[in-house]
Amino acid sequence: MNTHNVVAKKKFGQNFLQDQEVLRKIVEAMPKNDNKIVEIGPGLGDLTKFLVDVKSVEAFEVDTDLCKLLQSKFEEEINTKRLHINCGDVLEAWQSELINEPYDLVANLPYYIATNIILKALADPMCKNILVMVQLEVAEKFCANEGEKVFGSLGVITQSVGNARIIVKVPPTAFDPQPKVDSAVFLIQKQRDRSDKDFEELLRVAFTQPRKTLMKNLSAKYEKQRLQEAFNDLELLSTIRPHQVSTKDYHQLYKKIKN
Ligand SMILES: C[S@@+](CC[C@H](N)C(=O)[O-])C[C@H]1O[C@@H](n2cnc3c(N)ncnc32)[C@H](O)[C@@H]1O
Repeated sequence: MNTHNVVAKKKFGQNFLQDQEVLRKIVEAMPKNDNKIVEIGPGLGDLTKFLVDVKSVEAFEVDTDLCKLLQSKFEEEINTKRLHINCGDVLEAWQSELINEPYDLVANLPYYIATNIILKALADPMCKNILVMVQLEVAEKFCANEGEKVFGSLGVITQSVGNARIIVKVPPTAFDPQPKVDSAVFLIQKQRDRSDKDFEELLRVAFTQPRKTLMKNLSAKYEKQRLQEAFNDLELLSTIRPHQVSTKDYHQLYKKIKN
């Protein structure tokens, strides 16, 4: 039970962020621009309170009990149009664009759908920056660089549209109730739009068995002869592992073998 006397619902991934220092760091890390803020899962509104002070906010909250609480807590901000709350599942509301104007996603995400939400935001041309709290392990995958063990398809997809960095690591004690895992806030600054399902399919195949060679993984789907030529052109060794290949080389490889 937290300060609002609300019992957290596990099925909605509710871990409310109580640490004021972390909240302050999230707000400080927000990119300076005129974009609207989208907050997914405002919960009890602790982060929302900071966000509406800086910008207007479009919020999406699935829990109808919390929607009611937020509507009364933020009556003034709602009346003055600094805050709009959409009550329902954000994934159902999300077509290719979540809202029809440029926005930055700022949120302490529900962990059970965090990766899915970030991938949708990366592919959404209206989303310009992503500043979110997720499980530390997930943040590290999105922020990884070539050569690091955790560099995989999430790292390649992120680097294909911009750059990512961890802002702050957050222990379970910052939340109520406390999650079982460490968390981290990280920022993705998008520099270009790029979304290609066939490229993502190549990455899926490339990282099927991360410990095996890239050649072995890709051979399961692509023609060996063409792969060999592409590897030679790019001067990639046939013994190279998927995490050792740069994002640029993945795109080159894709160009050479897609037809
Ligand atoms: C980790 S809590 C964060 C709450 C609050 N922002 C904070 O920092 O304390 C995740 C929030 O996302 C909401 N949520 C879970 N699934 C959702 C969905 N599919 N669509 C919209 N909100 C969702 C939960 O109800 C909860 O309020």
